[in-house]
Amino acid sequence: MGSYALLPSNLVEIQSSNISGFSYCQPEKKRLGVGKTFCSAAIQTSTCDENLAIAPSHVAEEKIGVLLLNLGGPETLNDVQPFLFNLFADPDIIRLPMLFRFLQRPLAQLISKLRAPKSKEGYASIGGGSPLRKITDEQANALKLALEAKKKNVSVYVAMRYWYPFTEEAVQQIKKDKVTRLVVLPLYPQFSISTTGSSLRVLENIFRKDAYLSHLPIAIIQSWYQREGYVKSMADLIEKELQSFSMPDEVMIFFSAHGVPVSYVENAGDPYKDQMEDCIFLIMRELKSRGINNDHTLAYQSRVGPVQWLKPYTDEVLVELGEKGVKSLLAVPVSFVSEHIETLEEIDMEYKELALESGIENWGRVPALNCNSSFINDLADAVAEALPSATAMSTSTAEEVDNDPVKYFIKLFFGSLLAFVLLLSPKMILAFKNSLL
Ligand SMILES: C=CC1=C(C)c2cc3[nH]c(cc4nc(cc5[nH]c(cc1n2)c(C)c5CCC(=O)O)C(CCC(=O)O)=C4C)c(C)c3C=C
Ligand SMILES: [Fe+2]
Repeated sequence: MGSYALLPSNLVEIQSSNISGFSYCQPEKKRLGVGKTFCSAAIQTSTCDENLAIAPSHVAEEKIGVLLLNLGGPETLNDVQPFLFNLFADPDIIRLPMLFRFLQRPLAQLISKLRAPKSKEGYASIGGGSPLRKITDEQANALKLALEAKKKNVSVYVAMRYWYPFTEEAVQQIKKDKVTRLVVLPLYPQFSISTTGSSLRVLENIFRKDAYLSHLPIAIIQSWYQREGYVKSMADLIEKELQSFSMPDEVMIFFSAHGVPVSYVENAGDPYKDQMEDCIFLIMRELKSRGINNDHTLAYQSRVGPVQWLKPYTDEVLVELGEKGVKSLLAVPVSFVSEHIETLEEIDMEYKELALESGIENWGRVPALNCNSSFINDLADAVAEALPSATAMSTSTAEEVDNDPVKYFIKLFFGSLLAFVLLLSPKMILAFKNSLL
């Protein structure tokens, strides 16, 4: 791990994790109070080899980059199916057992084709595409300006996981610009294997194979929901929106987070649910400190497919609250910081209609943070604080990895196994499809 000596003393205690292959830090599950969590990427420091001659840390002029990680979204209705293909082809989104990984792409083809009509309807109703790229670009510009105001001259890059600009493009640009130190900032406040974890896995694969990148000092801010600036910005938005109700004290604050399958949390150790609950605790504590003591609840939205997702489900809770006589409700999207299809269509249209049908009379929704200035300013602080802990990923070059005899035999073994499994594939594919449809 990198050194934390220069970091503020109110850090959440950290422990090492390796969900994506990069190693970075996870806040410990127990609550330790509001703090700031970040840490550097993995991290054996360099021994001398010929690559150090081109290692970025040895370049005289410092060039700092900030890489924003985000999901990406289809910009037109024609993009929807290929976007969905990219999403479902991600082994961090559909987690098949190793033996069935060869089915990932055919399965992604099938599911994306089946899902596309419903998804297209949703995107059509919000103007024919996702606003994510535009908003993320605006956030990138705002962050650059906020860092300039702190006397930090940086280039900010956007890396989307499932649509343009893809991670590979952003990384190519970073290389072209000869960046010498990089802070990686996922635009997800809470960590999930399916979001930040997936993007970090892609990054790690790119970095591992490239001599320049594997020697580039980087710091990864793996989750930041616990930062005071974020918590206060969310509380500001909620406090302001409550004032639009005629009886603000009577309003139920309804946090709605994007769900993940239960197996992520229970079998794969995804910290997402714990972090989400902690996040809500911190926001409510901040509101209480301002004398706002409304009831609140947390539910999970946007489930896809036949598996169990985190409960309670947003749609079911809305109906229950209506039945219980709740009359005023303020929806707070909490897992994402831009407006997107799940705020603009799912919450503003579907859930609003369901809530009103269920007896809730007064409905409100907190806007996404987007380019909110105190939020962007806090992200800029997070970047500035993370910079000193930037450390290079590894010392070994792509060739060294390829020449490693142990890795070579592991590859050979799994390659043979895969070839064997492929011989049986028509039967297996059929059985698997039947179980999913
Ligand atoms: C923290 C945020 C998110 C988590 C966790 C997450 C997990 C997750 N998502 C899917 C499936 C889909 N997600 C889709 C869109 C989408 N997802 C997020 C965020 C998280 N996803 C965002 C911001 C967006 C919207 C992008 C946009 O275009 O505005 C979609 C496509 C839309 C649709 O058809 O509903 C799918 C599908 C899974 C399976 C998953 C966890 C395993
Ligand atoms: Fe999603």
